[in-house]
Parts: sequence; C-alpha cells; structure tokens
Amino acid sequence: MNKLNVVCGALIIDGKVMIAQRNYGSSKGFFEFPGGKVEKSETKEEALIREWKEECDIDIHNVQYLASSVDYQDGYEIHLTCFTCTSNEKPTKLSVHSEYIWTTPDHIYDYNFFKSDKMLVEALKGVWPCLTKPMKPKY
Ligand SMILES: Nc1nc2c([nH]c(=O)n2[C@H]2C[C@H](O)[C@@H](COP(=O)(O)OP(=O)(O)OP(=O)(O)O)O2)c(=O)[nH]1
Repeated sequence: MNKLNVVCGALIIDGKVMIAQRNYGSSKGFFEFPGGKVEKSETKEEALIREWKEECDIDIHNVQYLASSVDYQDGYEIHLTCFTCTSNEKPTKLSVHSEYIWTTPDHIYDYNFFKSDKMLVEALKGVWPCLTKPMKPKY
C-alpha cells in the first residue's frame, strides 16, 4: 500500500484551538487541523509551516510535536503527525477551507471532525492545561 506522510497543526491562540472545514475533495465538509503532505525535500516542521502559509496565509511559530497516528484512506496508508503551534496573527483569508472555528479540545467533536484524528485530539486534551494556563510563580 502507498504510504503518505501528512502533517497537521493545532494552532493555539488566547486559550482556543483552530479547526477548519475543508471545502474540496472527498473529505469536503469535514473539519481538520490544517496541514498536508510532506514533500521529499522538506522536514515535517518545514512542511507544516509551508502548508499553513499556503492554506491559511499566516506564519506559525513554536512548532512542537504532539502525537502521530496511522489511518487508511482511499487506498493510502496515511501517517499523520500533529504539532501544536502559535502565531502572532489569525487567518483571515479562506482558500481550501470554507470556515475557521476557535474551540477547545473537549468540543472538537461537536463538529464534523476527522474520526482518524481521535488520538491526536486526546493527546491535545492531555497537554491542554500546560498550553493554556499561565504559570504561577512559586514565591
Ligand atoms: N490536513 C489534514 N489532513 C488530515 C487530517 N486528518 C486526516 O486523516 N487527514 C488526511 C486527509 C488526507 O487524506 C490527508 C491530507 O491530504 P491533503 O489533501 O490535505 O494534502 P495536501 O494539502 O498536500 O493536498 P494536495 O496539495 O495534494 O491537494 O490526510 C487532519 O487533521 N488534517
């Protein structure tokens, strides 16, 4: 079976994570973490930064590995790696998505989100308090 390396990014700003609804292809209407296929010449992090620029027209920063999963779709073995990231800007233009929503990990499956991402969403729930709560000084 053909293997595909795909990356996706959970962008976190102001205590919310962004999910986006696809506006094309066989998964049209599904919500996802934006991303796409890794090209031969690039690292996964480089691919993620490129995809966010192409699809959402923003520069992402603080790209940190979150979790990975394997799924089988349309005859492909999809190796999906998810990263958390931040940005100084929020997307305003839509190209391959019809909508962006800001939510929390507990509410991602209130939307028609990729079932294949369940483990990734669980991993995000696990680190969510560290990512969104300000650290208190010990003294
Ligand atoms: N971006 C993204 N893709 C996901 C997620 N979950 C999941 O199963 N996938 C699958 C759907 C697709 O089969 C594959 C991503 O392929 P894609 O078509 O978005 O890749 P791409 O942006 O490079 O697309 P293209 O240039 O070939 O049109 O990964 C997710 O959360 N985000």
